[in-house]
Amino acid sequence: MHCLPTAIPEVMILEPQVFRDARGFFMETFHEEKFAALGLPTRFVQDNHSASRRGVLRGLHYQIQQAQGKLVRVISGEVFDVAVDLRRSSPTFGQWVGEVLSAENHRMMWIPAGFAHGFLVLSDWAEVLYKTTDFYAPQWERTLLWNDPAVGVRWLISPGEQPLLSEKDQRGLPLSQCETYP
Ligand SMILES: Cc1cn([C@H]2C[C@H](O)[C@@H](COP(=O)(O)OP(=O)(O)O[C@H]3O[C@@H](C)C(=O)[C@@H](O)[C@H]3O)O2)c(=O)[nH]c1=O
Repeated sequence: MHCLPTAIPEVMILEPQVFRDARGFFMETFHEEKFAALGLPTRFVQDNHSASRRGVLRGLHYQIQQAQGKLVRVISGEVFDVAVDLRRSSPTFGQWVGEVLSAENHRMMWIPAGFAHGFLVLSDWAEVLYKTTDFYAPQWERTLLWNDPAVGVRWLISPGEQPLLSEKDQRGLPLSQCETYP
């Protein structure tokens, strides 16, 4: 498992070693001892799987209590995966990182608790799997507005193109009105 830093030190890109042969490939996507050696959490309590069509944007989501660390990967298609730092005491508060995760590049993004998370689907269809360090708690769930200019995520979207959002995500709040972490 290679660990690549991002512009926000606590957010990491993980590249599993992929063993290819005539049958296809094999890779480890979670290994307790290797994760511990990399300083990553080893206790995950929920596995999630979502599928979305091209242009769908989910996010930017976070839970203000029961904050979830997320280990995200793509098993079909391609997404632009984004994390926004919502920790007020952090030198990178309000900053974002984005990375293309795809079934081809096998990359995973580790997003610690304290971040909002979302993704835009770049392929006709994409299936995203992610492990979380705490349970889904809808009463604590919040949505940071995907296109808040104060955050300025450069989504890989053509000018004039509108992503497909849930009603909840259309009602996301700008950072200035969001509850954030200490
Ligand atoms: C996230 C989640 C949703 N649900 C249900 C609630 C709802 O009826 C349905 C769809 O929920 P949502 O519209 O919130 O799904 P979605 O927009 O895919 O939400 C997810 O977005 C990505 C970006 C994340 O980071 C996740 O943590 C999660 O917030 O699934 C669960 O039962 N458990 C869960 O853990």
